Amino acid sequence: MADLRLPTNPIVRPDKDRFLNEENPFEAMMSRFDRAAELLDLEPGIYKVLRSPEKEITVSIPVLMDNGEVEVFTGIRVLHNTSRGPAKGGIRFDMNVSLDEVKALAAWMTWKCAVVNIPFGGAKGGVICDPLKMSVGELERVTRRYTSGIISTLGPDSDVPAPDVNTNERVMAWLMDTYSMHVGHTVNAVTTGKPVEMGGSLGRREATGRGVMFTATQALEHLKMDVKGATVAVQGFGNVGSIGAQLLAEQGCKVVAISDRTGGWHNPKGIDVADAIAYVRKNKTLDGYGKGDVITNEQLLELPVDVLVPAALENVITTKNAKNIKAKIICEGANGPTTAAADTILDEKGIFVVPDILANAGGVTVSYFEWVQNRGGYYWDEETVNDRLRKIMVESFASVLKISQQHKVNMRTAAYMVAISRVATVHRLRGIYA
Ligand SMILES: NC(=O)C1=CN([C@@H]2O[C@H](COP(=O)(O)OP(=O)(O)OC[C@H]3O[C@@H](n4cnc5c(N)ncnc54)[C@H](OP(=O)(O)O)[C@@H]3O)[C@@H](O)[C@H]2O)C=CC1
Ligand SMILES: O=C(O)CCC(=O)C(=O)O
Repeated sequence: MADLRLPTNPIVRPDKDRFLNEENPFEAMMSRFDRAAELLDLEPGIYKVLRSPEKEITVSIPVLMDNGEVEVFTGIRVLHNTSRGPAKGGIRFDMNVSLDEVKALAAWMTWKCAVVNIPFGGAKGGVICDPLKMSVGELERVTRRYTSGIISTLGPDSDVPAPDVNTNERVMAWLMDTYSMHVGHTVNAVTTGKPVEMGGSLGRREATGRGVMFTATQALEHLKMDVKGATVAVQGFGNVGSIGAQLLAEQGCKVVAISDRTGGWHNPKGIDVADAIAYVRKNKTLDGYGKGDVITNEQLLELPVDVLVPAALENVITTKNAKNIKAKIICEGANGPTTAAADTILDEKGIFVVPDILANAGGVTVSYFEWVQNRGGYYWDEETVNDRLRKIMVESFASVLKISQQHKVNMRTAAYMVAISRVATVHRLRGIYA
C-alpha cells in the first residue's frame, strides 16, 4: 500500500516548559503524547491535529434547589477526537472538575479506545458540584439541565456518555430519558452504563474493575510472580476500586489495604473485601470499618505490596512520593493517578506500571458491547460479555508489552505509541489534514 504520509518536518513544540506545573492533567497527558509522537516520528500535521480537542462546550446549569433558591452550576463536555468513531467517555460530578482536567480526560479516552481497538473517539464531561451534599431531586435536575445544555453534541453516532466519578446508572437513566424526550423517541444507545432493565449491558458495572484484575494478573504472570498470595493495596473503594479488589481477591490475591475519601485500613493478614463492600453499602463510606489499622491515603500508596491499584483520582503519585513507593506493580485503575514527572522516578525504581489507558479500559470496552447490543437490539449473557472482555484485555496487554520490548520503553509510552499510531493511521486514510 502506498505511504500516505506527508514528508516529515521537525515537530514544533511551542510549550517546552510544560513540566512547570506537574499536576496539570492536560500537561501530563501532552508530555506522554509528545514522547510517543517523537518515537513514532509523527508528522507535524497529525501532531497538531491530535493535540487539539475537536470541541469544548461549557454550559451554565440553573437549578432550583430544595431550599427554594436557584443555584447555577457549570457543566463541561469536551470531544477530543472522533476520527475512529463516535466520541465516548464518562461524566463526573465533582468540585474539582475543570476545563483542563476534562480536556485531559477526553484525550485519554481517545488513546484508551485506540489501545483496546474499539471504534470510538474520546470525550469526557463534568459538572462542578458536590453531589454528596445534594438530594436525589437536585441531582436529577442538574443531570437533566446539563444534558439539555450539551444536547447538540449527544447522539449514538456522535457522542455517547457513561458514568465516571460520582455518577452511576441512575444518572445515565436520566440522561437517556432527557435525550429521548428531546428527539421524540427512545434512544438507549445515546449512553452506556445504564440500568440493565433499560438496555444496560450485563457486566458493565463490574467491567472496569474486571479489566484491572485481568491486566494486574497479566503483569504478575509477566514478572513471573504468583497471583495466589500476591499482596494488593487499593486506593479508592468506589466502582473501580471495590470491584477490582474483590475480583483480585477471587483470583487468590491478598488485599491488605483499602481506602476511600475518609481514609484507609491496613491488615497484613488480608481484608475480607466482600465484608468491606457490605459495610460501605450500609454506611456509605469506610469510616469506622475497624477491621485493621487506620492508615492515611498517602501511607497506603507507600506500603510494601506486590500490586498497588490507585483507583480514586488524578495526581496521587507525584515527584513528592514516587521515590517512596515500594510496590512491584502499579495497575492504574484511576485516570491519571501518576504525574508525568513521577514516571521517570518509577522507571528508575524498576516498578512495572500498567498505565491507565490500558488498565482501566475494561469499562469502555463493555460500554462498546452495550452500544453494540442497543443498536442490534439483541442482548448477550454475562458470560459472553466477560469472555469477550477478557480476550480484548489480554490481547491489548500483549500488544502493548510487545511494543514496550521492541522499543525498550515503559508500558505507558508503549500504550501511547499503539494508540497514537492507530488514530494517526485513520487520519492519514481519511485525509483530514489534506
Ligand atoms: N467507573 C468507570 O467505569 C471508570 C472509572 N475510571 C476512573 O476510575 C477512578 C474511580 O472512578 P469510580 O470508581 O467510577 O468512581 P466512584 O465515584 O465510584 O469512586 C471513587 C472512589 O474514590 C474515593 N475518593 C474520592 N476522593 C478521594 C480522595 N481524595 N482520596 C482517596 N479516595 C478518594 C471515593 O471515596 P468516597 O466514596 O469516600 O467519596 C470513592 O471510594 C476515576 O479516576 C475514574 O475516572 C476509569 C475508567 C472507567
Ligand atoms: O464507559 C465509557 O464510555 C467511558 C468510561 C470512562 O469514562 C473512562 O474510561 O474513563
